[in-house]
Amino acid sequence: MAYERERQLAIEAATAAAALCEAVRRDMVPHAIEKNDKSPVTVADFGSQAVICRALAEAFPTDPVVGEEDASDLRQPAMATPLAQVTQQVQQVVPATSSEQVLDWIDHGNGTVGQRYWTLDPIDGTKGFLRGDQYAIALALVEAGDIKVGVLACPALSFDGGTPGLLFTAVRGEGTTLMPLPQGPTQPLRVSQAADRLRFVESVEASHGNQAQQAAVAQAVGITADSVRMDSQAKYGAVAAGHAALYLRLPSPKSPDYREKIWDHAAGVLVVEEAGGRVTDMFGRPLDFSQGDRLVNNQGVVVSNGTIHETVLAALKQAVTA
Ligand SMILES: Nc1ncnc2c1ncn2[C@@H]1O[C@H](COP(=O)(O)OS(=O)(=O)O)[C@@H](OP(=O)(O)O)[C@H]1O
Ligand SMILES: [Mg+2]
Ligand SMILES: [Mg+2]
Ligand SMILES: [Mg+2]
Repeated sequence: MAYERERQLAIEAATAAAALCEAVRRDMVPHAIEKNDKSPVTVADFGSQAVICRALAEAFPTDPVVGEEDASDLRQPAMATPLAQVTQQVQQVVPATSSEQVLDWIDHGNGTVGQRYWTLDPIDGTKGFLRGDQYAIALALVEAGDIKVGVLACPALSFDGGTPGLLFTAVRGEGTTLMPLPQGPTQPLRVSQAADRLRFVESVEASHGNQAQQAAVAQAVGITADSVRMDSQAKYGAVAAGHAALYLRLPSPKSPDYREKIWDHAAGVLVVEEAGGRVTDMFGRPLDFSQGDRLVNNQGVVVSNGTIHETVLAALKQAVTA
């Protein structure tokens, strides 16, 4: 199988990070640390990035990692308490680790986009994580702008009342699989074409999309049910598993020039594509992962079961020009 070492390593690292995140949520009631852009980060985001970057640095030392977080704030003297908490959490995975080592592992995620790189969102949906809702650990390998491996760990996700904790894995050309976390039987995953599964998913945070426009487009393609609102790339998982036919993320009127970050999408895109679905921007263009840490050549994201994609894009064109 192609990319077997990369796939295995990504699964192991994301599974360890998922356990760390769940331990933080269970044991210490995480609170938000505010970043410069006013968005939240927690002890678990830092711990997850440290654990995954350590694994990548050991197994693939020459591969750059483009991660969401960096350790510059944590290095400030005022952050001694959260740093000690992060170190304590990482020690559950890697015993006897020092705080210095943890900081260096986090900063291993300061790599830049090149011919081959990994991109990591240690907790996607931090607001969902803090609320007790959905979040995902998202890791992807990209070569020449093409996503080759994508792993999404969703510790709080379940379908049809199952036990929470699902891991999605995709390798380009080899399909998508679903596995319970932390381990269990693996099953192949396909998107659904069934008409009764015609649901759509969108973000919980209204400011991450355009909910009025999203509702209008969904209605135009015959989706009558209310949207399912879900944090993080778990939304890609819902489409890949056939629990939704569509995920819409249209530019928010509050931030029309926002360009999506690569780590918010790379793993999810491959998980959906390899399950038989389709992902483009709102104009039907493929997402371009070759330009840097943002999708500068794209606006909005449309994720579907494939069958309804062209109809959605046509409805979207109408909605935008109306
Ligand atoms: N204005 C705007 N538009 C679109 N996206 C934005 C915007 N601002 C932030 N972000 C990114 O949204 C990431 C979380 O997206 P979600 O779809 O999970 O949103 S939500 O959790 O339902 O609120 C979130 O990822 P995390 O920071 O990893 O949680 C952000 O990178
Ligand atoms: Mg964030
Ligand atoms: Mg994110
Ligand atoms: Mg994040």
